[in-house]
Amino acid sequence: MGEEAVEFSVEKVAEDCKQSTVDVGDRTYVIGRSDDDSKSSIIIKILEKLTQTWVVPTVLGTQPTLTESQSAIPVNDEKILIIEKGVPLNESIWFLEIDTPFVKQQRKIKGTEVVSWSKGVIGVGQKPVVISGPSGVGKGTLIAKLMKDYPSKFGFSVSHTTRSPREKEIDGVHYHFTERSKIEKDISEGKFLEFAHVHGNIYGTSIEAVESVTDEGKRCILDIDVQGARSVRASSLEAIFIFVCPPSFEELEKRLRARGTETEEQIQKRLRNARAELDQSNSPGLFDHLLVNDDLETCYENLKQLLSLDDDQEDSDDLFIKDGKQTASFCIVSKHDSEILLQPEPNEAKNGATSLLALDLSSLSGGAPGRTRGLKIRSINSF
Ligand SMILES: Nc1ncnc2c1ncn2[C@@H]1O[C@H](COP(=O)(O)OP(=O)(O)OP(=O)(O)O)[C@@H](O)[C@H]1O
Ligand SMILES: Nc1nc2c(ncn2[C@@H]2O[C@H](COP(=O)(O)O)[C@@H](O)[C@H]2O)c(=O)[nH]1
Repeated sequence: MGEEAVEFSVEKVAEDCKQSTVDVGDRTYVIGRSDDDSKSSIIIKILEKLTQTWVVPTVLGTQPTLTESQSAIPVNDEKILIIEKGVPLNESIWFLEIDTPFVKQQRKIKGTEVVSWSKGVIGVGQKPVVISGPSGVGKGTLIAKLMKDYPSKFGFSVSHTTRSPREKEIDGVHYHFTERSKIEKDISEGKFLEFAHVHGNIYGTSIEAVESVTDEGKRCILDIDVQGARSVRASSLEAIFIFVCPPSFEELEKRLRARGTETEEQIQKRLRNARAELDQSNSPGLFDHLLVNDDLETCYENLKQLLSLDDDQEDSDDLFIKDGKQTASFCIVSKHDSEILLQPEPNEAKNGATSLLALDLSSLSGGAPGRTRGLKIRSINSF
């Protein structure tokens, strides 16, 4: 995988796939469907125009579901917009990240050319909530209450871990229990938003874990340690960060022992780590809110109050969702400043879909790598 000079001509590429070619600076990106293997996939090739050499990049992220063809246009030096033909609009918008901060970082790590797929999502969704705190402080208990009381409002980011399941823990619900070699491979392929070595095991949040919750229209809750919170802070994901403190160290130890899920050795390790985590809770710019979990009901009420205080984005999507739910298939016509003009596919026009749409890219927001949120759509008069 990765960067390599490939001997083929533009003519050969054209034979191999139904492709779009997009010029960005000194490069031409060829994006198309390869039909030459049984598991046909989207191929990306880059022509360095100055040297006339081809590069096959490492492609990160989940690629679009294959359709017959696509239309593509550069958004800026960082991204190419791709609209897949033959699928409803809200399923069809994709970005190929060619020089975003994430791609630059991955290029450095891998030492090869890298591009990354990112699905376009209409609207912004509510900011995810990161909850950290020492083991045994009651994070899981608070989150379980929230999920039980507001099942349609909140969704839990199911982490991956290499630790063994506890009694009553269900794979895919509490964690994705996984092998070390598998998670290490997935991390190296850029599938994780963050990961950390915690109490002797690897824990990590996959991009998909967060984005699948947000895609359902729910607010995502992450239960992760302080190292993970730091990584998320440094990522493009805009979130709220809450640290849960125990009323005292003695009470923390009591709760951890009473839970009865760890050996004495593991409890000692968790308590040592707890001291370090408590020390870091005041790191400047890390946590937005500290909550003391003394009386559970009081702490839960405070948590609820905190979350509703940050509801400024609630319902802000509704303005744009209606047009995004168009079932017709569209293709790109042109670009004017930050707006891309889309028109229905010819056969859709025959079916009565005559409205042009303007896709506004001016307020694309964070989102983890894997999703580009903040797209706005408006109808333009019939032509
Ligand atoms: N306010 C509270 N008062 C007394 N006990 C509590 C309180 N909150 C939680 N507990 C109890 O403390 C124990 C630890 O809680 P919990 O498992 O939710 O902690 P946690 O922070 O999620 O731990 P970990 O990080 O190890 O997953 C549980 O037995 C829980 O019932
Ligand atoms: N950095 C991350 N930390 C995580 C993640 N999932 C859970 N955790 C933290 O690990 C400890 C221990 O959890 P336990 O279930 O073994 O008791 C706790 O502090 C969690 O917050 C993750 O994806 N990333």
